[in-house]
Amino acid sequence: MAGIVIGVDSSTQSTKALAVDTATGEVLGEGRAAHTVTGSGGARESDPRQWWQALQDAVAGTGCAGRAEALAIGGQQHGLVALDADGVPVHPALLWNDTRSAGQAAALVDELGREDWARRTGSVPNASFTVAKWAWLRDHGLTGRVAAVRLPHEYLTERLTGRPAAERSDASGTGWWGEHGWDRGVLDLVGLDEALLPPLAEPGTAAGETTGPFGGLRPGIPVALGAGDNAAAALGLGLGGGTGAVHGQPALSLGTSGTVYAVTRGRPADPTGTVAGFAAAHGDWLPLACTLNCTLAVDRFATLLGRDRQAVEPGGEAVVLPFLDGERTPALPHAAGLVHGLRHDTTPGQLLQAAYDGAAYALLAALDLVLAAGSETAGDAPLLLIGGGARGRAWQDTVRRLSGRAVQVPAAGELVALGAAAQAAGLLTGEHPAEVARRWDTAAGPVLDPVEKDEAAAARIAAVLAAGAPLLGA
Ligand SMILES: Nc1ncnc2c1ncn2[C@@H]1O[C@H](COP(=O)(O)OP(=O)(O)O)[C@@H](O)[C@H]1O
Ligand SMILES: O=C(CO)[C@@H](O)[C@H](O)COP(=O)(O)O
Repeated sequence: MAGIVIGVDSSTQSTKALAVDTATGEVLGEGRAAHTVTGSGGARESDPRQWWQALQDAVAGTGCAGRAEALAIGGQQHGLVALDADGVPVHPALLWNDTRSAGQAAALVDELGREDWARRTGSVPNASFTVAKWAWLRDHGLTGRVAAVRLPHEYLTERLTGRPAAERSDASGTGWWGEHGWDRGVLDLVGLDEALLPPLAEPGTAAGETTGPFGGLRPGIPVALGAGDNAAAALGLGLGGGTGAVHGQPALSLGTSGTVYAVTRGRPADPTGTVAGFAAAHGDWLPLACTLNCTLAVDRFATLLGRDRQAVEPGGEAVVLPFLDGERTPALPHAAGLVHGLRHDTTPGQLLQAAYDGAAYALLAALDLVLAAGSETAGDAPLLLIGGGARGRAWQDTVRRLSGRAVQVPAAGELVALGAAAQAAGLLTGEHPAEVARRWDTAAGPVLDPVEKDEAAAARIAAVLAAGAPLLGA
């Protein structure tokens, strides 16, 4: 079973590619290329052609492209790639954290009602969902020349294979996918012709084969369907079905977005909208809550305070709600950051700690809702901590203190790319990708013991959130 597969994470800030030994899971090479995100106020856009170049650069950077036998891509969710008849973007992609579509999301929720959205699509759409972004493009007269609508990883996979293909994990973040396929009622509601969407493919099948020597890949190697980045990370952690299946163990990802999720057999349908009812990539479900302000917001506070990001100090009563980009959880798309409770003796290190607390609080508050939505918990299994922020001691300590849970930090750094690699390997071996990741032991890493939960800090944040509602645009 020897051979090499490549897994790609095309995320908000960069593309990362790993070349992985199919038999052992050893990472043989790594490539990376940065993305540019433009926009101020609520706007967040990227040119999809830049992702395509970054994909080729990152794949070439692994040093193993010519020996790869299969490849798959995990991509940032929700983004709207609108292409003309020649496959050229008619507009930069509207990203998951672009909040200009908040008004369209609210109008769509009013039209069908929260219960109906949750029942049909598993989720109540917010500004992140593709359906709200399409409505925003429509309302701004920008849909006229659109001949194809793609999600970020669909766009990239299609450029590799020349064939359009959609899959359930990322489709479930559009707002126009239901358990049994595209929801024609929702498509009619927003005036989107189903012919503009790629056909849905069955999990475990190939999207196609490479049609050129992209980034040094051999033409003709199979390309797996790919997945939304959170679903890919779940595969990369070995969460989900197959032999030795793992269901209900929570994971928390600290990156541009903060996410908390579990793979469950129960289909989530939360009418409050806090938990998105995503599909996992190969069957199962992925109840998930997501924040817009995570590592970038905390890093911004560190910069404002002139401190290293790890230079936190305990104590004090300051509360920071770091909603620099507006916020999705809680649903405050028009909010700005809020600092409360400053005293003469508040130190910069305490203020920085308060920013970490404010960013982690909403995710941890949503954790129980996530598990309840999927009707599954894996006993007292540790909380898996991943994403760039998981490398930071201050993040690890904050999550332990505000959750009161044991936390496991996988030694493997790039779980999305590893999950994509496991999917590519599964295409070759016939295994479930989560089973491949378990065989590779990708989640292995130190388990940090639980510490007493800091109920006082959580109560302070909850009180400021409630009292600050008018300032936060609630
Ligand atoms: N040691 C660290 N401590 C805290 N944050 C870190 C550390 N290393 C990286 N990061 C943060 O991780 C983020 C990138 O995480 P990543 O999961 O790669 O993001 P994304 O996939 O959303 O592009 C950066 O915003 C950076 O601030
Ligand atoms: O919107 C969501 C999930 O619903 C985000 O998690 C995006 O998928 C972006 O991911 P990163 O770039 O932060 O990894």
